[in-house]
Amino acid sequence: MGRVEPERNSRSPWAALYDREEVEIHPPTKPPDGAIAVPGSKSYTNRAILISALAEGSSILGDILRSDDSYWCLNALQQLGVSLQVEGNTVSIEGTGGEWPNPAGSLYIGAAGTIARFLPGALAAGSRGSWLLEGNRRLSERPVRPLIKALNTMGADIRYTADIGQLPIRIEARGLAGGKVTVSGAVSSQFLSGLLIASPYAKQRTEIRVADKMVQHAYVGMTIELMKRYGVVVEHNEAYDHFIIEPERYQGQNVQLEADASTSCYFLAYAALTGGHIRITNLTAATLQPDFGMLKVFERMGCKVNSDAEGIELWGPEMLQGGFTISMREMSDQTLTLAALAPFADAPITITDVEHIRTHECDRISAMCDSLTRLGIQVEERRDGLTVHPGMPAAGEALDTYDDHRMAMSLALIGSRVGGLRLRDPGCVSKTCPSYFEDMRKLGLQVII
Ligand SMILES: O=C(O)C1=C[C@@H](OP(=O)(O)O)[C@@H](O)[C@H](O)C1
Ligand SMILES: C=C(OP(=O)(O)O)C(=O)O
Repeated sequence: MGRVEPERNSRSPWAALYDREEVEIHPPTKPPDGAIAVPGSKSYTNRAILISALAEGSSILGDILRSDDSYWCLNALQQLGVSLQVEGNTVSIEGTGGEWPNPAGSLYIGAAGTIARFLPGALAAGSRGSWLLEGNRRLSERPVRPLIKALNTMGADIRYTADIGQLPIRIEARGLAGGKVTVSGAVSSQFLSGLLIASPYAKQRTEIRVADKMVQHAYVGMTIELMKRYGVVVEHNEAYDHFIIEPERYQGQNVQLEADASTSCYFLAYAALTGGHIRITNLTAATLQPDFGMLKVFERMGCKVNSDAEGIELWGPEMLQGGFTISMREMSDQTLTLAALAPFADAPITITDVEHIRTHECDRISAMCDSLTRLGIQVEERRDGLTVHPGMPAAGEALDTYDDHRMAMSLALIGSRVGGLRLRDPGCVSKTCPSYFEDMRKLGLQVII
């Protein structure tokens, strides 16, 4: 893969390290033994913000994530005329009942896949308005076609203004009829979540079928759980491929959001790599977030994990265990974390079933294979995954982070074992965790910015 120039105008006022060219990382002087309260869940934050804006009545959301993705979500709603107030990590939102006060304009949503997939249906469901929805360069390459096709089948009027199947799109609000609709989930579960969030605002009952084998089912469970918190019940089968939603209105709520399980895993992985101990003080096994499943993978690699009523913690082993093949299809955001741990295991690790992550913030399979190869690690790249062989990475030239927060956060973990690891554009972590390098520094990782 060629070098990816960061698109810094998609960073928000909530971003950190905005114009820092590089970060240099060195291992901690002793194994970490610490605790951290991890920032809020991106997935719950953006779902809750949007559902609160659609709701009747007001909502207060506590412990939101303050990052680029949530900033662009709030900003888009403000452009739409939604009245909202942010104070620290709390946001108050006056619901619109589904009619957007500002009926025209351009909405810029940075690099946020969740907004690209959740907002079109919520806009199309209103009875008036015409908006252009635009994202950054990478978001404009990421797929939206199955979602737009399904929404147009439900009576929406959404058109591509540049390339077919991609942002930007023009949305003419004229209401959603409802009815029977089929959607693909093979490249993203977010298409289905976006349809589900909008469906209660259709004029008639909506019946959704998933046409193929969906990825990351748990995110759909999170969507349904949150819709229920706001008073809308989704009927569905156990396989999550058939859903019925009756016309209904969300009712404003006060919701305390969970910590981000995906972000938590980087801190746990840091303990796993260094033989240290890290406790996450604000996430428990009660979460529906799929990346909590990484705890089992850490255990399989020889870590000791404990989960109690308040938090989770991990103790790293003397030597990480490899020698297994694992499907990461249902928690694929953790593919990169596992790939960064893998060189330090005692035998190769093969990750399968994640072809869809080639359409995430970058082609993640190719980017990780390229980065590990540059560090002197033997890897085999396959269409749907990779194999990483044991080896000691050698820090050399600064590594690209591909304008991808998870590439940066995962590669940084390698610096907990390898002195002088340099990463370009550390600020890209701001998509979901602007405080990442500062948090890691507090836990003993030597970070030179
Ligand atoms: O619904 C969500 O909040 C998400 C769904 C997943 O995306 P895909 O289903 O597109 O892989 C996940 O990777 C992303 O970080 C968040
Ligand atoms: C795939 C991701 O994000 P998005 O919400 O943009 O799809 C991610 O955070 O790893």
